Amino acid sequence: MTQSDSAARSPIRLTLLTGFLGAGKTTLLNRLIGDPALANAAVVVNEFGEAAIDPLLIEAVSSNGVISLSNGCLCCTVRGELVDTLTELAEGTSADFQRSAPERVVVETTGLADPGPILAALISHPVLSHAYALDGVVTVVDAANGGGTLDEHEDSRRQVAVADRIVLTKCDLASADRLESTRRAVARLNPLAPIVDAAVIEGAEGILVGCGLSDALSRGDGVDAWLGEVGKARRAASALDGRSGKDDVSRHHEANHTHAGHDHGGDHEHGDHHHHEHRRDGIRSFSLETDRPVPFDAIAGFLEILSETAGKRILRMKGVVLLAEDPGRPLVLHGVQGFMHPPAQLPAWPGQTPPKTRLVLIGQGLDERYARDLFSAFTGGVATDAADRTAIVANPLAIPGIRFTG
Ligand SMILES: Nc1nc2c(ncn2[C@@H]2O[C@H](COP(=O)(O)OP(=O)(O)OP(=O)(O)O)[C@@H](O)[C@H]2O)c(=O)[nH]1
Repeated sequence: MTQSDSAARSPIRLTLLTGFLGAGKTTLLNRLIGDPALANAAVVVNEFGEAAIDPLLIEAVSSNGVISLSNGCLCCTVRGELVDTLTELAEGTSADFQRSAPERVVVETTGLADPGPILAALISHPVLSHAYALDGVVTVVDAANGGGTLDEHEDSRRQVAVADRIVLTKCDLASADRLESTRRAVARLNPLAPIVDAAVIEGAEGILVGCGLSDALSRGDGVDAWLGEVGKARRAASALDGRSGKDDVSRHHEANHTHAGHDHGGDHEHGDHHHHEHRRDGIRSFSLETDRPVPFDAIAGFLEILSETAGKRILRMKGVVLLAEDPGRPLVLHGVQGFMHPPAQLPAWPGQTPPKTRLVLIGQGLDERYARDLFSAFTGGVATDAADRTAIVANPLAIPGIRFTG
């Protein structure tokens, strides 16, 4: 199919699913992905960090095409991988989506993505703006943490401000007061978007489908404020270096971020371990891996101590664990801002060979060396029975300030 063929067809509806780290984006997508309204949808997932966990979780429940953009942050790769991926999908040439072009695409952003530049790129790109029609921006807000997250993280405020729909998750974990204050904070930022409790959502219609971004675009304040800001940055960057257009949207963004990870060229500095830092916030991510099957007690001990000593600095922790006791069924871990969700197990390892333990930590002011040493101490052959606990405490590499109790 040629570019003009794809432009002649009706545009592919695109939904941007955003929300802060751990708010519940993947959970919502997993619940809705089987809806007939999403039958011919492709899902594009971008994660902040090296180990792409979300595609595994979505693939486990869906036969839709799931495309993982793992080489960087969506807000930074907006003119690169995302544009290429969406172009291939529109032209029916995507190796990841075999059923010609999809009718719709859901893009799940990282929890740290500012949707403004993504929307700007989709709206202004010469091919994408014809091939795609933006259906909606759906922003997931964690009701248990929402107000605090919105106070502390500008990107989360931007995500709410540009939303066509706000989905409040974890209402079951929030007190009535907390729920009410989150609703008020959300409504202050975006008085127009309907706020829906995730627990009452029954289907994709009206949530991931038919949100009417065109309405949002025409309403003025929300989206236009962000696009105006992007436009200002573009003009300022153009004035500085004589470049213009979308490149400068991305350059502006890169000025606010540093990255180090896989060496895939481009503007970023890269090394063996993936480090991805949003300099503005001191937020960085890294992953911890081991091929060795890990006893449940060891991973539990690691998480217990990590959350005791650094819980407040962990914005997000998630991963899959190759359990020594049950190596065929990965243990899925989620932690958000010091809060660990009860672990769950998948029935099998979807598409990952050979299976191994991979944890992604996203933290603010989190000491990576400390976390790596702690992880090695628990998973690198040091067991967690009483005698070995003494060995860990006595180990000069181990962890200043750690005291075992009991
Ligand atoms: N109790 C409760 N837990 C929820 C709800 N929604 C999501 N969770 C849990 O919150 C954790 C994080 O959910 P995810 O769907 O992975 O969040 P996410 O926004 O995709 O996370 P990132 O991709 O890291 O940004 C998981 O343990 C979910 O089971 C909810 O409504 N209630």
